[in-house]
Amino acid sequence: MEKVVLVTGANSGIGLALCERLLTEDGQLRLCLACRNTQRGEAARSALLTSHSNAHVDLLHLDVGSVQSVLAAAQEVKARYNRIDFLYLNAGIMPNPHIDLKAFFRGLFSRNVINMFATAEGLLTQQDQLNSDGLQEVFATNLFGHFLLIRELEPLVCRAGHTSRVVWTSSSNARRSAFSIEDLQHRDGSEPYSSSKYASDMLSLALNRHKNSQGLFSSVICPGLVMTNLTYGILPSFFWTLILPIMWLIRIFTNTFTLTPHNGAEALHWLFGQNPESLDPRAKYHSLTSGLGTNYTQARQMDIDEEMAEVLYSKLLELERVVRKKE
Ligand SMILES: NC(=O)C1=CN([C@@H]2O[C@H](COP(=O)(O)OP(=O)(O)OC[C@H]3O[C@@H](n4cnc5c(N)ncnc54)[C@H](OP(=O)(O)O)[C@@H]3O)[C@@H](O)[C@H]2O)C=CC1
Ligand SMILES: CC(C)CCC[C@@H](C)[C@H]1CC[C@H]2C3=C(CC[C@]12C)[C@@]1(C)CCC(=O)[C@@H](C)[C@@H]1CC3
Repeated sequence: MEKVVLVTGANSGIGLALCERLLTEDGQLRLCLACRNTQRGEAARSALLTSHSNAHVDLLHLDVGSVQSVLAAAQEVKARYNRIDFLYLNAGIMPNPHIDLKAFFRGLFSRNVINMFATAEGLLTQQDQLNSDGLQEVFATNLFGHFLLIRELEPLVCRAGHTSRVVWTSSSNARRSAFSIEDLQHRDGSEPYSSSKYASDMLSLALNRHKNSQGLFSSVICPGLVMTNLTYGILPSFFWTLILPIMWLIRIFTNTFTLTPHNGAEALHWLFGQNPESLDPRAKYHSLTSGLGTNYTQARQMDIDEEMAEVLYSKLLELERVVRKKE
């Protein structure tokens, strides 16, 4: 039976590389590229069909940062497919990033240097804003839109006798200290990206608790540091090109510098071949690349408070009720 796979943010970076790898692995797939920009989505679809001419690749218009778009896209998905086997929740943003250079140079000469390069802890802040639904944009895009999508697609992913999978592209930048259960949307802080990624880690755990019995299994991954539009938004591209040799050198000391989207998609691709019952719901699966360029996936335990994950889940359900009422 052909598998149905939906990928959000599929038109570039890690999402597009994942699609390429999945089609190479399984030519029978029905792949749905969920993109907010139809032109960029069409370009990605054409590129995939150039290398996999017999593949089934569909396009879906989806802006995960907009409640109305998520509801409309979910209706469309329900009309097109009768089940979803894999839901890759990969779309993500980090708007207006700012690097604390002082912290960077301090970190460079500290014992924490490897961790700094792997997680960017203490280095990055962002400026967030409200979107047209009155939600914080980073929270709405990286977390809530995806949550709403899962809720809408429950008839396709929670089916008796059938297993479906949700995979979140999280980050090693996800940090407990950046998240507050009193301020889910991170209105008052300056690390909305870290907060939203930590929330996705918790939500994955809560989804497993609530939905495993209905056949839905959730996992989180970190792709490592990958050169994509997201990272090109942090520093100008000429700077990245300039320091690229240094980055390849750093790879000798840290396996988290995966650098290419193909390498970054390693854990996403690896999960595709795994039996969900064999996975650890408390683990984050990291894409890693050795100094010699070998890719592999490693499970690392997440720092998660199960009680807080439950509170987050119920708060998201409550917010869902509020936005549905508005719609
Ligand atoms: N690059 C890295 O080092 C790391 C990335 N990640 C995560 O990986 C994921 C993919 O990012 P990456 O490939 O790096 O960056 P890209 O910017 O290349 O990809 C992000 C994708 O998400 C899409 N997207 C953004 N906002 C929305 C929206 N509102 N609705 C629908 N799609 C949207 C983008 O579409 P569009 O082209 O229209 O903008 C794009 O296709 C993100 O979740 C990111 O947080 C995690 C750790 C490290
Ligand atoms: C390598 C150079 C000489 C200097 C580069 C310094 C920083 C720009 C990078 C060091 C660690 C990087 C990093 C990220 C962004 C760029 C750095 C801060 C991320 C936050 C990108 C998005 C993610 O989700 C994380 C996993 C990355 C962690 C490391």
